[in-house]
Amino acid sequence: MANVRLDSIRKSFGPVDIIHGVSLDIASGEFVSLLGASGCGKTTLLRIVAGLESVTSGTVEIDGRPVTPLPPERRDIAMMFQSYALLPHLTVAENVRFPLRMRRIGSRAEQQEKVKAALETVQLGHLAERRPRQLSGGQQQRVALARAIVSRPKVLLLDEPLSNLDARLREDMQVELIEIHRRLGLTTLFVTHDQEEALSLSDRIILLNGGRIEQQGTPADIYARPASAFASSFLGSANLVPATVEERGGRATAVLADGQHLGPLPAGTARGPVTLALRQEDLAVAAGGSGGLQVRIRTRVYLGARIRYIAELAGTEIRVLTANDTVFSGGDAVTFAIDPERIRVMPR
Ligand SMILES: Nc1ncnc2c1ncn2[C@@H]1O[C@H](COP(=O)(O)OP(=O)(O)OP(=O)(O)O)[C@@H](O)[C@H]1O
Repeated sequence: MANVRLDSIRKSFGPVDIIHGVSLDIASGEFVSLLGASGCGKTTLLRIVAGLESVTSGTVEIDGRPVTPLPPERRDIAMMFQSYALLPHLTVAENVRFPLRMRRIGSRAEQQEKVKAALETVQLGHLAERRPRQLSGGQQQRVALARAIVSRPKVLLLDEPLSNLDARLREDMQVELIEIHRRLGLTTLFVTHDQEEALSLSDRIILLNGGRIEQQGTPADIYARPASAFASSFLGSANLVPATVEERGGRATAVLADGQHLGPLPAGTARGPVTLALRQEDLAVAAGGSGGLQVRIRTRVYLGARIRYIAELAGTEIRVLTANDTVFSGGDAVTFAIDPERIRVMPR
């Protein structure tokens, strides 16, 4: 186990700046996710930690040791990618043993012990003699994970390792990753564009936007208190609705473009033009149809356990997530209520 420190990392590809001075500390044993949209630089940062990519400026330290110019094999890290490329002519056990052989770690008997332990960790001990093509996609993914952890690296780097799996397998592997991380306590840096995956797996989330850190914090923190309109819309898929905060009866009230108002907002909310972040799951059908926001339904999307409505609120398209027993259809006017405490108000 080791801590990882990035200090003022910048990276350009030719004339294009991709990473604009990223500094971050990952504690020993911590599970940290780099979360962000496609192209924001997640993979580039991970490859910089791995030593697969050089930096334009800045430093990387692993366990207090500067490693910036060192090649990957001298960093004591292991990496697992979305495409996990097992060697087809080797058995599962031989695939997992491969990095130990390449790096001449231990005797043959010691290597076999380690392989056995790694395969048991991912619950594949019984398939050690199979070839990769005789395994399902999920099993192959686990072999790749066993191969990544077999040498007990100081740092484990995972680049969207679950994105090739179907939804059900993906959930199983998420649980497995959490348990393996708890058992081995490996310092882990995990790249994903999937907010739910980041929220469920991480001790801490680093939200990246255009090669910069937008916000970082625990999942609960970052979900409950997104610091910007970008963070709000990325985490929890909030609706962003323009409004103006005015004084009404001595209280801060948000007035929407069509004159509807919401409030009172918490005391201390700044007056003036704002963006309101209203989470899809925080809008509830108002009992008796009064005292809420008038919304015009456009489309109903059945999701099984829930229903998503695409709707219009004061000229802005919004999404609302309800239980699966609502029955609105296109054109309906519906009143939704929201707890003012759950509204994020951001100056515009
Ligand atoms: N070797 C390279 N040469 C030139 N540009 C590159 C290179 N590698 C990455 N880029 C560019 O850097 C930017 C960031 O890429 P990166 O792969 O880090 O993003 P990402 O956040 O991981 O996205 P994704 O989720 O799509 O993989 C992109 O605009 C990409 O086109």
